[in-house]
Amino acid sequence: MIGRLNHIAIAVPDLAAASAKYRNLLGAHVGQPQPLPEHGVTVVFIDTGNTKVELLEPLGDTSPIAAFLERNPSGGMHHICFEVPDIRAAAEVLKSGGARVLGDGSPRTGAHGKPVLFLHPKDFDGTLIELEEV
Ligand SMILES: C[C@@H](C(=O)O)C(=O)SCCNC(=O)CCNC(=O)[C@H](O)C(C)(C)COP(=O)(O)OP(=O)(O)OC[C@H]1O[C@@H](n2cnc3c(N)ncnc32)[C@H](O)[C@@H]1OP(=O)(O)O
Ligand SMILES: [Co+2]
Repeated sequence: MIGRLNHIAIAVPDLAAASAKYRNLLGAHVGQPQPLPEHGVTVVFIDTGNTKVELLEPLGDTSPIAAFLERNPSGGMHHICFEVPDIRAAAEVLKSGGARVLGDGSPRTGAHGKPVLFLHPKDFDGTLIELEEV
């Protein structure tokens, strides 16, 4: 079911500062900031060739990562995203296996314009998993 690792996401308190570190210290190719109000975050992607790093900071008052950053004020690993060929079929398999699909359970459009879903971190050993249909 899950395929390639599409991205590893790091929640950061200051996206511009984090982007500058990756660009200037790590010599990474950092993409342009993408405000995603429907997700409550602004993101940038760093393409490493074998996968991507998504840096994200809260956007708006109801960001789903606000509590995470309160718990981890200097930031931290936030989620990992796996690719799946059929996200609705994947969601059915996961739900029948007892995993919680977050939100209303329907896929939403993610940063790459593809359908995405999130699985509760408590069901996957303390790791928030995102699925992206590719
Ligand atoms: C743009 C898109 C894309 O790539 O295309 C994105 O990635 S958007 C990326 C931003 N969107 C999302 O993350 C959407 C999915 N996330 C959510 O719905 C939320 O963040 C939750 C996963 C429900 C957590 O929300 P919140 O922290 O407010 O809930 P909570 O305080 O009740 O936390 C419940 C328990 O989960 C833990 N917890 C929370 N976030 C966690 C994380 N990222 N990794 C591991 N554990 C986590 C808390 O420590 C707590 O554990 P204890 O009970 O032990 O204290
Ligand atoms: Co993501």
